[in-house]
Amino acid sequence: MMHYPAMLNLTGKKAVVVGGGQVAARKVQSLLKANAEVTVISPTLTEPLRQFADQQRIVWREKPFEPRDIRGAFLVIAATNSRVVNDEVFKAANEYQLINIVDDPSNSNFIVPAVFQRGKLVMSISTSGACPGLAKQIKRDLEKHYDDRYEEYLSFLESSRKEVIHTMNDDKQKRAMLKELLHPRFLQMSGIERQEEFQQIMKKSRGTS
Ligand SMILES: C[C@@]1(CC(=O)O)c2cc3[nH]c(cc4nc(cc5[nH]c(cc(n2)[C@H]1CCC(=O)O)[C@@](C)(CC(=O)O)[C@@H]5CCC(=O)O)C(CC(=O)O)=C4CCC(=O)O)c(CCC(=O)O)c3CC(=O)O
Ligand SMILES: NC(=O)C1=CN([C@@H]2O[C@H](COP(=O)(O)OP(=O)(O)OC[C@H]3O[C@@H](n4cnc5c(N)ncnc54)[C@H](O)[C@@H]3O)[C@@H](O)[C@H]2O)C=CC1
Repeated sequence: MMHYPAMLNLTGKKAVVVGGGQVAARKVQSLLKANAEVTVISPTLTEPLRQFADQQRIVWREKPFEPRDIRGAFLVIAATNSRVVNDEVFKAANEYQLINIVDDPSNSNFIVPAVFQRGKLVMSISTSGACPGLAKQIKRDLEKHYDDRYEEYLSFLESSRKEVIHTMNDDKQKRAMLKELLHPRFLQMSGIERQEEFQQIMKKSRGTS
């Protein structure tokens, strides 16, 4: 069985994380990046979570878990250090909730991959739970290859792709131009050089139509 890879839009969605330790902090960080509305249920919080609570970026309910805590949540993560409590969270979830139990992949309906981002480029690596440490290691390797340049490069590709799609009529020419945009020379260039080269090839292509 392979999991179904997907990119969730969590903007404004209610996410509840049970537990306030290191693992919970990592999951909360990525939920906040995705604009989720995060509530943490835990008698204690580690430092990064405490800061999020102080800055009111999360709601902290300072108490042990009870089943009603996850009512109405779109996404639930059970991240306590107690198998018994994590299992209680699993049992309290309904079949429509997305649920991740950090120490029990077989009872989770989603698992979290290792992720890094370069602007709109998101790389996520999963071992389907077989060895999360390998996912992390591969992420580190890929981070070196897909370095900071990719943020601006992708932003250039996004805007020039739009220009091609909106200004060129001939389908064959459009496809050729979109293919040309992916030529590796564009990655190597500075922002100004990219623009000049792009305008030049657009002009040339229009001239041949
Ligand atoms: C199934 C899954 C469920 C889920 O959490 O979604 C899961 C489960 C478990 N992890 C365990 C251990 C470790 N997990 C990490 C690290 C990460 N774990 C992550 C995801 C996942 N972990 C999901 C599968 C992902 C996949 O393979 O695709 C990452 C990628 C993402 C994230 O957590 O954000 C993040 C790297 C983030 C990054 O840096 O990029 C490390 C290394 C470290 O911390 O440095 C260790 C110690 C080394 C080791 O044990 O291998 C244990 C045993 C716990 C125990 O000992 O009791 C279980 C339970 C079990 O295996 O049954
Ligand atoms: N999936 C993953 O990525 C990984 C999972 N793990 C698993 O995650 C578990 C948690 O790890 P850490 O965050 O390092 O533990 P931790 O000990 O730092 O934190 C545990 C947290 O759970 C809270 N907690 C305990 N009982 C609770 C209850 N009844 N209700 C609400 N909160 C409660 C504690 O107050 C504490 O904040 C580990 O026991 C391990 O099995 C460990 C490493 C990676």
